[in-house]
Amino acid sequence: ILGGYEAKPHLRPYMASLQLDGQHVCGGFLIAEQWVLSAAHCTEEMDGRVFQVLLGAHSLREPEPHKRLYRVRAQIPHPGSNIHNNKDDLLLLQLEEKAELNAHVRVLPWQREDRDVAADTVCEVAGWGTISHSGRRPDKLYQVERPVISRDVCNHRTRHDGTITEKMMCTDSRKKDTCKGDSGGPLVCSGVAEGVVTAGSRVCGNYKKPAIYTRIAPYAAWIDGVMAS
Ligand SMILES: NCc1cccc(NC(=O)c2cccc3[nH]c(C(N)=O)cc23)c1
Repeated sequence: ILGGYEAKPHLRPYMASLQLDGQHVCGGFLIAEQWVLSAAHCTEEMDGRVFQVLLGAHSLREPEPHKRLYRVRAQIPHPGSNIHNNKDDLLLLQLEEKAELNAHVRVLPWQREDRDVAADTVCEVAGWGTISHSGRRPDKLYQVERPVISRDVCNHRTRHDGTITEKMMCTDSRKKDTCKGDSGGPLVCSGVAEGVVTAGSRVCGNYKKPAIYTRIAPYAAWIDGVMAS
């Protein structure tokens, strides 16, 4: 998260850190007791390893009472996701067991109505992604508020030039933005997850490359289907 600030501990008890060999790789969030939603691109550098999912954390390193690392039983990328574009950039992770829910570990409601969030709506995004252009990685969860920008503005020739589909949304990226390691985290508008952070053009903090999110509502049937299987 660039241009943000340290989150209040455990006010986002749905946040997950997807880890490989004890290292934070991507964000994610709890959508059901045994299911975490993240981004398919996060699986690109796994070389056959599987994620572990850290829940209940504020600090990645320090011992905390409700912090717990869960093994992953299954990792299911959306069938339409691929490494060449941002389409269908969603990943469902089934935990080995149901997460123990408490004040620090909670499910986040997600949007099922397929309607665009109005431009200028201020939403919030959190993550353990890099907090400086030099790539400094935080130990604590950071967050930032960002206004939604319309698809037309985001698709302008000088921005993402027509690549933003109706299953994506954008927020302004001037100074305050998502960055490396924030992928997979939720864009939360009025307490509901509307989008999932995708790396897009990988650029951070440049107003000419707004942040891109996969909208969740268009994928409700897929998510329900996988969780029911
Ligand atoms: N503001 C939009 C946004 C949202 C989330 C992530 C990112 N930026 C990256 O993820 C990124 C950035 C730089 C080098 C990188 N190398 C790799 C990689 N997987 O090798 C990713 C990156 C950007």
